[in-house]
Amino acid sequence: MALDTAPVRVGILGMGTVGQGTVRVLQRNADEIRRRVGRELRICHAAVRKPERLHGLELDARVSADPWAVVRDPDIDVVVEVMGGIDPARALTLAALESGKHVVTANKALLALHGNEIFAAAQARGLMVAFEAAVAGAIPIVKTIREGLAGNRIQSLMGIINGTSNYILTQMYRESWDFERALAAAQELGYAEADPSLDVDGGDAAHKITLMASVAFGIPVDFAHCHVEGIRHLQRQDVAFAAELGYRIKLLGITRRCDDGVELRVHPTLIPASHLLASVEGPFNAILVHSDAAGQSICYGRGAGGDPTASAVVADLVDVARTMTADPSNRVPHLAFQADALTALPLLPMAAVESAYYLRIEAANRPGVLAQVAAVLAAHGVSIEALIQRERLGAETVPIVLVLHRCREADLDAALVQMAQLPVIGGEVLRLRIENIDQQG
Ligand SMILES: NC(=O)c1ccc[n+]([C@@H]2O[C@H](COP(=O)([O-])OP(=O)(O)OC[C@H]3O[C@@H](n4cnc5c(N)ncnc54)[C@H](O)[C@@H]3O)[C@@H](O)[C@H]2O)c1
Ligand SMILES: N[C@@H](CCO)C(=O)O
Ligand code: NA
Repeated sequence: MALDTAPVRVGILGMGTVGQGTVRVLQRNADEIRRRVGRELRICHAAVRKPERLHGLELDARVSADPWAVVRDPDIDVVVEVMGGIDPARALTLAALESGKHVVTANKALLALHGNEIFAAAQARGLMVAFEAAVAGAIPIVKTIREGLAGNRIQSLMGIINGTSNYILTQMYRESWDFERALAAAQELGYAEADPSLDVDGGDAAHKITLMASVAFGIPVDFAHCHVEGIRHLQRQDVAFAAELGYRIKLLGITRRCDDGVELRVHPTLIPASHLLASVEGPFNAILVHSDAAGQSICYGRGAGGDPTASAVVADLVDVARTMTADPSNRVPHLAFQADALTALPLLPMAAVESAYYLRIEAANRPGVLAQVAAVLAAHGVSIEALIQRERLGAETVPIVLVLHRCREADLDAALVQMAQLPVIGGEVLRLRIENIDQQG
């Protein structure tokens, strides 16, 4: 059978950080890509809202201000959606599929919220929705889980999957920057979402771990049951206390298969300073996968930025180009498992999670406080492993930092409610979870 050598006609929606990166990578590596695919990947039509922001990018394509013009263009084979947001991205994606076009997307928010609908629409028409760029930027983690580890029963995934938060935590630790300064720099560097609260409040990492859980365990996409906490409430003193105790604080996405369901959660987490994940800094991402046959694997790389994300967009375009003529039932399934073989395992509430904990308690600066705190914890079966209590002469309150042994979150919740009623507790009690990674699957 003669191979199709006609160019693959690409339409692109959005020409911001990732869109421009995609154009640059396709242009720079055109020869290399053609040698790999056997045909050219040609951007034929682009939706560009603000052409004045293209910074000299040469775009040899039809340009429309309206993204619908691209989606409705009959001479387009694949639509790349890199404009972000839910509306109109959802309608545009569904319309592209409706008109027989494959879709490559970097939009994790869209897939985490509407993935079931979008994958079903693609499946019904024998089309592909490729989303490597949506999860951990350049790192080929979707491909790794879906294909490279396809022989395994995956037990857990744990990852630093938001470049912006990791950059902020790194700058707080290394340079003693405050939160606002580090966030402004992350935005300037093109790491942050258009709405950076998605980064710092954990939503973006939650979108990504939700998608990874589906690909790892063959479960429908269920963002609504993901527990989400961000890094906004962390202070430089927490980063310093954690370091003193032998830990680093990272915003982790965690999903784990348990006897009675699946844990799915995002929160700032103390991890041992000696673990490989602790040395993942700046905008870099890393995902630790525990699986039965391969054991532990770590994927590491750039999780954000124009060219790194474009690397994944273009790899997906290559995949689509290679398999667009293949029988759809023989392609790699969107969520790694056959669509009719997904299992809706229960997603567990946080109260059922077991963890070790870091507590920072602002308490009255007077004798006997620690004994009262310890008594409340003991009454709920929670025991203390380590503590730091600093003298602050003349201060009304002092921070008490405790490291707690593993316990059920429900027990700690109950202890914290009782602790808040102690007159000696002056303000917030910060609770962070600790993962002693090497001991767990
Ligand atoms: N920046 C990153 O590092 C990164 C990494 C992975 C995934 N993503 C995802 O990629 C997508 C794009 O992110 P980005 O950083 O390039 O954002 P961006 O804000 O830099 O670019 C988005 C572009 O889309 C354009 N746009 C938005 N709505 C439009 C419309 N209705 N019509 C025409 N153009 C429109 C905007 O004008 C802008 O130029 C998002 O879904 C984001 O979550 C970004
Ligand atoms: N805002 C995201 C972009 C990559 O998905 C991050 O900081 O990781
Ligand atoms: Na990726």
